[in-house]
Amino acid sequence: MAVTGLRGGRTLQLQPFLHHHHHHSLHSFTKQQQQQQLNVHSKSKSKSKSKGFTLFARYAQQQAQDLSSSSRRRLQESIENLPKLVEDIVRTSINTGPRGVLRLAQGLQAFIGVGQEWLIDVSKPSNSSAGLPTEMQLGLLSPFYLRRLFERLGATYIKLGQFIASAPTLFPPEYVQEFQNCFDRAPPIPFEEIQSILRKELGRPIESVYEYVDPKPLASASIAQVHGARLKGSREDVVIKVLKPGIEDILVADLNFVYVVARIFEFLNPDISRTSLVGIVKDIRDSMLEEVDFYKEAANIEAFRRYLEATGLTGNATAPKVYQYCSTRQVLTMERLYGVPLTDLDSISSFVSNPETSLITALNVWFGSLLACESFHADVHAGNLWLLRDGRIGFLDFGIVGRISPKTWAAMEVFLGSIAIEDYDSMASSLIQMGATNKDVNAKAFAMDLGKVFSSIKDLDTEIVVAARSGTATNAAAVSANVVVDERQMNALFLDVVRVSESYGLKFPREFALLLKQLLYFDRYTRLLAPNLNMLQDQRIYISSNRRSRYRDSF
Ligand SMILES: Nc1ncnc2c1ncn2[C@@H]1O[C@H](COP(=O)(O)OP(=O)(O)OP(=O)(O)O)[C@@H](O)[C@H]1O
Repeated sequence: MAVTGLRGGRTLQLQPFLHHHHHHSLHSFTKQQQQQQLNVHSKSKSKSKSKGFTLFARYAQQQAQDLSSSSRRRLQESIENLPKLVEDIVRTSINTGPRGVLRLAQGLQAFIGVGQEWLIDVSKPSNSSAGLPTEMQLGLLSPFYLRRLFERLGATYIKLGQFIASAPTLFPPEYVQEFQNCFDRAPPIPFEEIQSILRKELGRPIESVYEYVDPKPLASASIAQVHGARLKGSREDVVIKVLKPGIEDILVADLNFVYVVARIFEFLNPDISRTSLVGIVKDIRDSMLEEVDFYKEAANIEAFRRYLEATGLTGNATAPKVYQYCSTRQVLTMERLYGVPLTDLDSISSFVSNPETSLITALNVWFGSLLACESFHADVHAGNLWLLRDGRIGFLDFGIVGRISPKTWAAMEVFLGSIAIEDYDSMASSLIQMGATNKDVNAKAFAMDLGKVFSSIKDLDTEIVVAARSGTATNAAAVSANVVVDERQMNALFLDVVRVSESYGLKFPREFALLLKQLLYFDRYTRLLAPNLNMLQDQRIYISSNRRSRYRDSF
């Protein structure tokens, strides 16, 4: 997406794309950007070869050689910041404690494992004659092996991998591409271990609570494992989500490690601090630590259920009922829902006659929750948004939620409305309202730059439409392929909007990013289920606050 003249040399803060799960979009680059990224990449590679204090010494030396006053000032700043950095690192290490050592051992194990994979691949006969293919020359740092390593290292690194996949402006394209495949699948914990966790957490025999627990897990991700079960007494079908043992220790150790690396990196590259790498790491840390407390998840689910009840929407949508008496911080027992992801076109058409109606329901329920519910579901990827057998929409997995202030939402509405009618002045003013800044923003120039972003996207749009027409986009697979392309566009569009905004000194609240991310998911569902629907303009979709204020009155 060649949007030229708008880059302003700033990199953006990418919270919009932090919380990725399975579906990621790609963003294409200008040649210049790619080159920049490759440069950054090779620079950091050469740095990583030096070790420990030589690194600092070399840095200082380099700085001293360069006599320009700005770099002298920078060096001065770095030296002043050094005690703070050391203090921070020491404090973080103490906080990590022995789990750091254990984790280091596990890390080495993962490293050796992937190293062996690499060795086996390298010694394949096909590689011996013509030398190593370029993608293998980097060894374990090449995209493929690095992804494998991240997958072995587990939760934290999988999230980081998914972050890389969604941050094309910060990482080289080969990595962004490869990390699209960074899946959150983990080998299941043996059932005996699950049983002993259940016994310990519930404080009584498993048989006294459940009539039956399926030993074969429904799902096993890096943080939790889900088993189907049936309650004793009421005989209701439930699922039990069990937090994997030791996961909190691993997260704390890993995130502290990543934090220290980010701090050092930022210290060595003061320019990087503007992208607030440390801020990003802190954000990942906070959201991940929230995800390992099922009391929080249960509270989020219940808030959502209260919202549905208060607004009379229980016939249209639901979230699994939580069984408090058999739920703890590490175990969540909830009603079992039966349905299919909103992207499963074939099954959806067998459940309902008009998928469009289901989509409109999902949109209205979600938009409605933005203000009328204490929190909104901030991870509506297809695995978490189902069409249930009874025709209702099921919302699953409330591990990540966001909260939005009425003021931010009011500005957001104006922003969304302005996209629909291509009104760049009101787009600029709504963004200025949302973004915190102490500078005076030139709204006219800002609006013009936004206009440029959108017109370059529109050019591309026509190309794609033409390409799609020439093909036979009739079956589900072809439709999905087109959706992926469209999705990349949307992602690119939002990235560009954020980038342009940041070049005017605007900083957005985390909610803004979370919201945009969800809109991208909904955009995907719209393209699949109701290609002719305009999500932001359709009369049947209530984005505007009128209706929601009515909801609120009923509380
Ligand atoms: N209430 C439920 N009814 C039926 N299936 C469920 C329910 N809750 C979870 N599952 C199944 O377990 C899977 C994982 O659950 P959940 O999304 O809550 O866990 P997670 O570890 O946060 O996964 P992810 O990161 O993929 O979203 C779901 O995709 C779904 O298949």
